[in-house]
Amino acid sequence: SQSGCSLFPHSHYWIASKRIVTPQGIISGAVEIKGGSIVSIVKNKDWSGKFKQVVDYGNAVVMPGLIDVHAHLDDPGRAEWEGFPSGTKAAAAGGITTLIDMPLNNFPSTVSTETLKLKIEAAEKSIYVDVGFWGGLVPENAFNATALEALLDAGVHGLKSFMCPSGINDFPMTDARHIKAGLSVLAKYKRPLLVHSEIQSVVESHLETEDGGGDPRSYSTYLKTRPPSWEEAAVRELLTVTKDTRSGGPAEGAHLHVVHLSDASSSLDLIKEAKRRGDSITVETCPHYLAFSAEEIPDGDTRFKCAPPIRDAANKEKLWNALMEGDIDMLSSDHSPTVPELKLLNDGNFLKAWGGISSIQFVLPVTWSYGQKYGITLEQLVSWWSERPAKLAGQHSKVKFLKLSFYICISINPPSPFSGALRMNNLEMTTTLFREP
Ligand SMILES: NC(=O)N[C@H]1NC(=O)NC1=O
Ligand SMILES: [Zn+2]
Ligand SMILES: [Zn+2]
Repeated sequence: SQSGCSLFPHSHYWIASKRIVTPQGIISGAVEIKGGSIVSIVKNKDWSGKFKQVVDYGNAVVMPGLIDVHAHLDDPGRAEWEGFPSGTKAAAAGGITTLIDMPLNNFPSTVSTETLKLKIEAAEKSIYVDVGFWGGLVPENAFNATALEALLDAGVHGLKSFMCPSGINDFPMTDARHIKAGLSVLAKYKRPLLVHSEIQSVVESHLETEDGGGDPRSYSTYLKTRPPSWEEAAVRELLTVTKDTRSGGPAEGAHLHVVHLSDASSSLDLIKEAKRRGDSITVETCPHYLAFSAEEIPDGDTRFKCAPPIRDAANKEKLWNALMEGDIDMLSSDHSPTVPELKLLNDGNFLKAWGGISSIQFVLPVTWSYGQKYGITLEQLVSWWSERPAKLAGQHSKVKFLKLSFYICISINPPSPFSGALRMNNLEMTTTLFREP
């Protein structure tokens, strides 16, 4: 609902930089803004000196804003965990300009047109970036095509489901039958199903008891309760239905997106094979899996607890390689905060603490800083964090370059006077948002 640019009183102006990330590579030039919209990108030689109303960022990077397709803002119902005002301010501070909100952790969960309405009402009070919503696919609505269509007609970008207990009572898990039914409805709308892909195996489930088979303050105890085989089992099951999404298949048009992959071995191999066979499937991972490793997590530090868990350093290396190779399509935050008391920071009990990492403000500096070792480029950042997420969420107008509704500037030199700063490796980052109505 907010419009206009906060920086400049003019309706027609240029944002100049020596490094503007475009689909044609990095150029020196200026982005022309007119009436709140980006209308052209001009190269240096074509514009210098000609125009008066210029914000010159010098060597600072001008690039598309990040689109986070996986964040849990817990409003309404659990706004004390994270509300729209704080969550979207943190997103803006971190360079995220569009956030697609997950259907659970708020109460009631977003699984119907009625509950979506409550979500929208909560968001309307105060948001600082563009916000969209995923709807929940749960056993209660999975076989009710009319209800799912109503939810999709009401504007959710797609659906989300869990293949294991979600930790939220009114968001029960789905199995392959529910997912197959969901995909057949999504096919009509050409929208995706996002799946939390872990299946609790019976053999190992005894480990997730009170003592977890070891010291509950030790991260390795928790790690053993959710082995990679859980992810592998879920992906295997999913692939029995994603074949429907192939060209000519009964769910052609639908798409399946595996959220927050942690296992870079068998689970990823299965996804790669499915892609080769023509299934419509993509996969994301998150900065916490790329930055941390199990060996480094201190005893009792439940801030690191998430599901699937952060695995060992060798796995982390494989995740980076898969991202660089294009086998992992994109990144998301899986920002899933709660109140400090439920993180049990004093007890440090990994088995009982809330699983979820609070990270939305830091995903860009984390990706950039930890990616230095692998030589990541600004173009890759844009692909993982803006272009591919935009496609997944059906934000086609944000993919087309001239219509990108936000740009952010990362200042490499002394922080610009315009906004707050985050520290990245060797860089001082400031983000400034330019927004189109
Ligand atoms: N309910 C919820 O947010 N769960 C998330 N937390 C986490 O660590 N993994 C998830 O899927
Ligand atoms: Zn999840
Ligand atoms: Zn999540």
